[in-house]
Amino acid sequence: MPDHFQVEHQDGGCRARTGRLTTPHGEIQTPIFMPVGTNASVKAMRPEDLTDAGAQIILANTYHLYLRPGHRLVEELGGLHRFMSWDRPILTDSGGFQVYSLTELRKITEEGVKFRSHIDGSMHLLTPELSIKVQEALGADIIMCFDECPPADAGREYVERSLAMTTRWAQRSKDAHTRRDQLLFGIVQGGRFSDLRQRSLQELQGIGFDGYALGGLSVGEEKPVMHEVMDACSDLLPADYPRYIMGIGTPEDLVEAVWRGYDMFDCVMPTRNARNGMLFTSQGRVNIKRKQYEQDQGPLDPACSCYVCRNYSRAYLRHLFRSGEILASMLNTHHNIAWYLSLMGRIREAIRQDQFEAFRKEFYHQQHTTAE
Ligand SMILES: Cc1cccc2c(=O)nc(N)[nH]c12
Repeated sequence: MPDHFQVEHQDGGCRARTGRLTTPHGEIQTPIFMPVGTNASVKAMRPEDLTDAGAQIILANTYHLYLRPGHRLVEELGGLHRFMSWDRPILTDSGGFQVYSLTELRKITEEGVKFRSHIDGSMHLLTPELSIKVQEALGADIIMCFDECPPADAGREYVERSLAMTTRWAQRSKDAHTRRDQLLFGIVQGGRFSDLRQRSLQELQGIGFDGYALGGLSVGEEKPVMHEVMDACSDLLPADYPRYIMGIGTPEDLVEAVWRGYDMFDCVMPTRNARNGMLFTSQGRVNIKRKQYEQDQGPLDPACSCYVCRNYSRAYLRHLFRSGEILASMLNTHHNIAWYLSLMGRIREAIRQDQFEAFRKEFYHQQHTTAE
């Protein structure tokens, strides 16, 4: 059992479990959702709003902070926690995925990924060594290996070659990792091919990491494919280490992944949907701009105890959104993040009561009984 992670309770009826993950900036109760703060900011939320909403850890991105303001500047100013006045844990992604998803001009070589900055067009080479150096300079509590995320429709031959390079990059990431107080997680690739996923995981375990993440999901694959990969890897991932699925997901995805024994998640969905007026509630999704809410005096979600649901009506939230007020993004984001984090709290409690199986059935029913 690693000393930074303990499984606290295994649900008696399924693979769901609660755990405690210890990092330099504090302990995290899992299963956990991590709000995405790409540019050292969870968009439209202040740190105190995040802690008020129950956030234990947030995610930031190497790619963005390396390009702007630069990791050396953040380091000189005391590191990312001080820079953004966030004193709880931070996880940084390693940058390869963002290069792939954000830049037009990029070239993958054994050395690393050459790309043109989406900000000013300058050319850069991001390597495993540089990615780790940036994450160490930022001072994140959990850092990620530099990996390649193959396109969802990539053929077996491409995925096999890509996976072999991701393993070589994982070794180079670990060799470059000097700040041993930071936890370094490996990223399992292999696309939709279960045998390649198994090979990736075996190779990563041979190198040895503080946690294991599933990459290459939520990149456009069909839901059944995502669930197949989750199932195949669930029994392979070492049970006494943290299991993180990157980029997941909808509330239903989170429940399905916890049911399969996963512990950590991140996704832009709650923050991005909030800015588009798509809000999560205990009765399913609410599209706040719809006319039906014009005179609705009630709270966004009667079952939610967040600041927004305690102080504002749906009519007001609709008005703000339609008027393009900045406060719309702030209040919608606060609620969506608070709702996601409250869902994770209810999930942890259901597991502790050995009731997660029942929770999963009831959750699906609730989310799909009310017309939007
Ligand atoms: C953030 C994210 C989402 C989805 C997939 C991935 C991935 O495969 N690799 C990395 N490093 N990050 C990912």
